[in-house]
Amino acid sequence: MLLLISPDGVEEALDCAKAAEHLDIVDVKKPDEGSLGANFPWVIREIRDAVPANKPVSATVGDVPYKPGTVAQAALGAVVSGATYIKVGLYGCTTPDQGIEVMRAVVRAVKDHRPDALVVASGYADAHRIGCVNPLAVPDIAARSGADAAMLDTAVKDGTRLFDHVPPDVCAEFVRLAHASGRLAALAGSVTQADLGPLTHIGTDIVGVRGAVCEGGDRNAGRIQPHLVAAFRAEMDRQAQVHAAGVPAVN
Ligand SMILES: O=C[C@H](O)COP(=O)(O)O
Repeated sequence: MLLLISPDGVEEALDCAKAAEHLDIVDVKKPDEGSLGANFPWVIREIRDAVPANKPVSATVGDVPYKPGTVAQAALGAVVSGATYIKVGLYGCTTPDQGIEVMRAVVRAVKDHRPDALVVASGYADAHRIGCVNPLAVPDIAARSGADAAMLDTAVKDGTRLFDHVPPDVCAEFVRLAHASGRLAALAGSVTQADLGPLTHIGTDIVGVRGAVCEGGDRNAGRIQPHLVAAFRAEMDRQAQVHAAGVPAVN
């Protein structure tokens, strides 16, 4: 399982760089613009320059509306700025067909510029609170649009977690559906170390984290702490060993 960490700007990205050996992907977002809020192109560029070259930079394109043209241009901006994982939050898409239309436009815009960039279609575990597409529709949206990964995050950061909205057995189905069409499965949403057992057990490819590696577990007031990134990774490694040894997951 890969560890994706989301700093909110250049300063925190430098803290991520100090913990670079413990993480796999640095994810640029602007949390004050939403769960998958998009940051500025120059911030993506600065963060790309600040983190080691062997660590991919991801960028969120936003909690996007159902506007394929607008979103495709934003996605191109992210990849031109140096991101090689392009994450799109399908906030304004109320049907799978709308999600597919948006993601097809994004895939074309991104891959025309950089064929090796990975496109991530993200839904929301708490979709019922915002009226967007059902979480279990996202793997099919990713598959039918040619995106590389299906993801879930939470839209409302109020302390509720991924598993509060989509329990582990449903997340397992999400992962199974993504894998069935050859996509990666990424899961996030106030994930804590306690969630790593089930996430490992169900075969999650990427876990996305912010709050759990911030001071005091506070994704807004706290700052990312390199020692918390190291501790999170240590627990991931421990769970990977437990899983490899065939011990059932305990939540
Ligand atoms: O993509 C990952 C998100 O930034 C997760 O943030 P969070 O762990 O604070 O919910």
